[in-house]
Amino acid sequence: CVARQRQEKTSFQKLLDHIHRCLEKRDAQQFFAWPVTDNIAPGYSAIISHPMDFSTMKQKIDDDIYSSLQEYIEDFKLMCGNAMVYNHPDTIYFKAAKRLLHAGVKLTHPDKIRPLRTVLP
Ligand SMILES: COc1ccc(C(=O)NC2CCC2)cc1-c1cc(C(C)=O)n2cccnc12
Repeated sequence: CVARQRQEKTSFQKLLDHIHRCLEKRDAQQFFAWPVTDNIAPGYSAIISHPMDFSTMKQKIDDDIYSSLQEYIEDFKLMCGNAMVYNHPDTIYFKAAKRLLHAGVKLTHPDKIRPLRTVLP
């Protein structure tokens, strides 16, 4: 097989990496770090048709799958939304997802992103 060349990251990928690191920091308990499995969340795969988590999003950044910031934000909102569908509102996961979603929307507001586009190499 052809060894995968490690590509130099584009400035857009570096921007996404920066945003991703900021969002991951808001998930201190790492509830969103890895895919949710059926054994920790009974029936999860039957209820959530499009699972998403930070590790999958990171892989998509590294594989240069995202062609816009909007696409990345869509996956972030999907991840938070899934947690607010599967988990009851009075659970720690629903509450963590709601907090994370609000933090993410604020952090990815154009007024916050615009300055980054100039300073990130
Ligand atoms: C990668 O997912 C997880 C990883 C670790 C933990 C975890 O440490 N849970 C302990 C806190 C009380 C048990 C929970 C989760 C977890 C995330 C979720 C989400 C995001 O729905 N979840 C739902 C039901 C049960 N567990 C979880």
